[in-house]
Amino acid sequence: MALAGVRVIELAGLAPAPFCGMILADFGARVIRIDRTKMAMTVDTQARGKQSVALNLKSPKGVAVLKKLCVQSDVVLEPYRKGVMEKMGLGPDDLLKENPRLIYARLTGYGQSGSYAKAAGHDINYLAMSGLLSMLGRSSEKPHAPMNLMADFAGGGLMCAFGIVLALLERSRSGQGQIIDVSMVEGAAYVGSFMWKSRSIGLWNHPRGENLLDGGAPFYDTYRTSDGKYVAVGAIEPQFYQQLLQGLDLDPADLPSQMSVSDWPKLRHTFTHVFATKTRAEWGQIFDGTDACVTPVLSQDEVVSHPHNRVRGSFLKDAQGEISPRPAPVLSRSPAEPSLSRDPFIGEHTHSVLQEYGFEKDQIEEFLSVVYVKKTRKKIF
Ligand SMILES: C[C@H](CCC[C@H](C)C(=O)SCCNC(=O)CCNC(=O)[C@H](O)C(C)(C)COP(=O)(O)OP(=O)(O)OC[C@H]1O[C@@H](n2cnc3c(N)ncnc32)[C@H](O)[C@@H]1OP(=O)(O)O)[C@H]1CC[C@H]2[C@@H]3[C@H](O)C[C@@H]4C[C@H](O)CC[C@]4(C)[C@H]3C[C@H](O)[C@]12C
Repeated sequence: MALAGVRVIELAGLAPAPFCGMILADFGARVIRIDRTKMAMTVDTQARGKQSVALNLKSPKGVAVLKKLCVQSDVVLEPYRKGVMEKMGLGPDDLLKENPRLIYARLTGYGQSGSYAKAAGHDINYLAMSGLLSMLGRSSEKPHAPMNLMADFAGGGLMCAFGIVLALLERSRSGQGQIIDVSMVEGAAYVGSFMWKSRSIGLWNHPRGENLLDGGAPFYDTYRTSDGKYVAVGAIEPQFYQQLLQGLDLDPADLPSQMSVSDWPKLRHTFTHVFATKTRAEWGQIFDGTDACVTPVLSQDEVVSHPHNRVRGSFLKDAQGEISPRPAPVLSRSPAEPSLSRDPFIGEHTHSVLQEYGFEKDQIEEFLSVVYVKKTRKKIF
């Protein structure tokens, strides 16, 4: 796999860093997650392929062990507030001094500088600061965050994984490691560059929810079908829009022009009425195989069995029977091979990892006082 041989120390975080660690593990890196010794249960639901070492970083010995693991690794991935690692003597200056090849990834909400750098926050806060949240939501409604997708994952974990791969590639030429400062505000905004770069063509001139791609256009929206399900319509180009009208059995001569913005509410009313006359499956029989850009809105449970996704194997089932997306993208010669085994228990690999990293038996025994908790995840809510 592309990242085979890369050794990563992931300090246990909430969601973005665990996602980054999972991506690296899926593509072959050896990811060792450093857990707290007092955690009964991990919140890392993205732990496939990782190992877990439990260390008390409030103890100097625990810090010393972590330092030795870090300086013998390629990547350190830390998800803490600015300054926490420095407080433990594990900041970039400390670790890069001992291992100049180390790639030190710092995944935070606001980055390592700026007045918010030490402030707590979560995805919605970072998305708000990125400028994108102000553009998300239905017309005349308040801004609405798309779950914690944009900052935690797109602009956070995935952006951090991208930065780590860039730094690994650069190190293959320079032999030098470096620090990666991942700000989820900036990562989310960067993912949304199109929203800034396309202002000049007027794509976002109207208020939230009234533009072509944010729910304003009736030919770029979702519609409820007679069985209470939904279809998604993305017929932007005129040639695809014509096929949409054909499938809906609507005569263009009876309708306003596609790009008549003032008529979009009327057009949406017509589409809403027509889509409500058939089931989602019936619309699928009409539109599948056409370029009308109409697709079923599939639930998390339906995606795995949809013929298109099934043929590609787009979703996998692990040894516990849990369905989740397969890694993306698919590399032709060195594809990801995600682990299908159960997630690690907290501290499960403390002994084997410390032994492998050259710790003496008595040192290891000391850290084995932590009996790892054989607990998988339980429902929180
Ligand atoms: C996980 C589910 C999804 C959450 C997603 C959410 C929407 C997000 O946006 S996550 C992104 C959060 N932001 C960042 O990651 C940016 C960078 N990080 C930070 O800014 C901060 O870490 C922080 C704000 C996130 C947290 O600050 P905090 O003060 O807690 O910590 P830090 O300042 O970073 O310092 C870390 C301290 O910890 C010490 N440490 C670290 N490792 C060790 C160790 N091995 N041993 C000892 N000590 C260690 C370190 O030294 C630092 O100490 P100091 O402070 O002294 O320096 C979650 C969605 C719902 C959640 C559940 C729900 O809330 C109910 C339960 C609540 C309960 O309290 C916890 C369990 C829950 C089930 C909870 C579980 C999950 O959180 C959820 C499922």
